[in-house]
Amino acid sequence: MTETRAGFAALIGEPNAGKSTLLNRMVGAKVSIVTHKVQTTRARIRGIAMHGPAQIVFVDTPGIFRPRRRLDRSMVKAAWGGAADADVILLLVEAHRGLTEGAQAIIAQLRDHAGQIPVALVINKIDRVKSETLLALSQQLNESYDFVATFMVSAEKGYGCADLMDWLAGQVPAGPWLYPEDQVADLPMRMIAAEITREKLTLRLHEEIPYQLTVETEKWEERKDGSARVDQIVYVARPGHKGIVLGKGGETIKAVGQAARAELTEFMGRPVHLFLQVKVRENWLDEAERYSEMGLDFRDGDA
Ligand SMILES: Nc1nc2c(ncn2[C@@H]2O[C@H](COP(=O)(O)OP(=O)(O)OP(=O)(O)O)[C@@H](O)[C@H]2O)c(=O)[nH]1
Repeated sequence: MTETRAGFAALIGEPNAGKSTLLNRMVGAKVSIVTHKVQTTRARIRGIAMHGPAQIVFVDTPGIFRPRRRLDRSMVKAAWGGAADADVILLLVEAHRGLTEGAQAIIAQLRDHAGQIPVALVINKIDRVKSETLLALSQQLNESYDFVATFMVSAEKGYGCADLMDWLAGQVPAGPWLYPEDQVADLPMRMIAAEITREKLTLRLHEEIPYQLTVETEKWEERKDGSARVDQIVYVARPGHKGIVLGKGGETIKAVGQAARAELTEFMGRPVHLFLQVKVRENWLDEAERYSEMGLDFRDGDA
């Protein structure tokens, strides 16, 4: 019998680098939301990929940036917390943006946090650049940090992802699997459901508002007929935002609810009845409870 292997891989990169897309591609199930807006990933969502005898547990960390608010500081701390527990770290850089200031800042922080953990460079979105640009970028990045390996991928198109998986499977240590094979994500369903609704709100609302709201699943009720009733609250930070989220005659929230319900039903493979309520909670950005709902530690945000 082949020996099993298992371990953690942390994805680190600037917001929008494509971490969620890469995670979804490798895990093969939609566990982390993808939108065009930056900083959509708040919780430390894990996806699990099976690759031959190896099980790779991905930690999809929030984008790392310069923190200002308490929430931002919590996110940065959570990102590095995920990396420090990992067997391997993948640094994602966007091919068309190159060695940005943000990427340089992450590399500088890697020197302090990675310790003995091997870090591989993953240049993503190679579908957007020419090969000459790519080689020059790879060289430049490898001069700035001692990466154990370099991969050039397109998470969206799937290029290079199989090679990366082969490599990861060899990197995780020999040992028993950490999760049952058929389990794709250890993120509680309540949180996935909240993320799905937040994604739909993000797609419908513009500019600042998506960053100033949060969604929580209040109640999850299994029904005898196999369906589930899910009650969620959308917390907004300002009274003025409530009307915007509701829309004229409630049409925005209704459309959001319909889209979220359809996706949740597809994800679960059974009917879901979704009920949304919008509440103003001016201080939600500073409340500890809201943080644990997102899988973050409130204290990490202390300056
Ligand atoms: N052209 C191209 N676009 C990509 C690729 N991978 C991801 N994208 C796009 O880049 C955007 C950001 O991708 P995400 O996966 O949400 O990025 P992320 O790093 O998880 O972002 P945060 O959650 O904000 O940290 C989305 O619009 C993706 O469709 C790729 O290989 N090629």
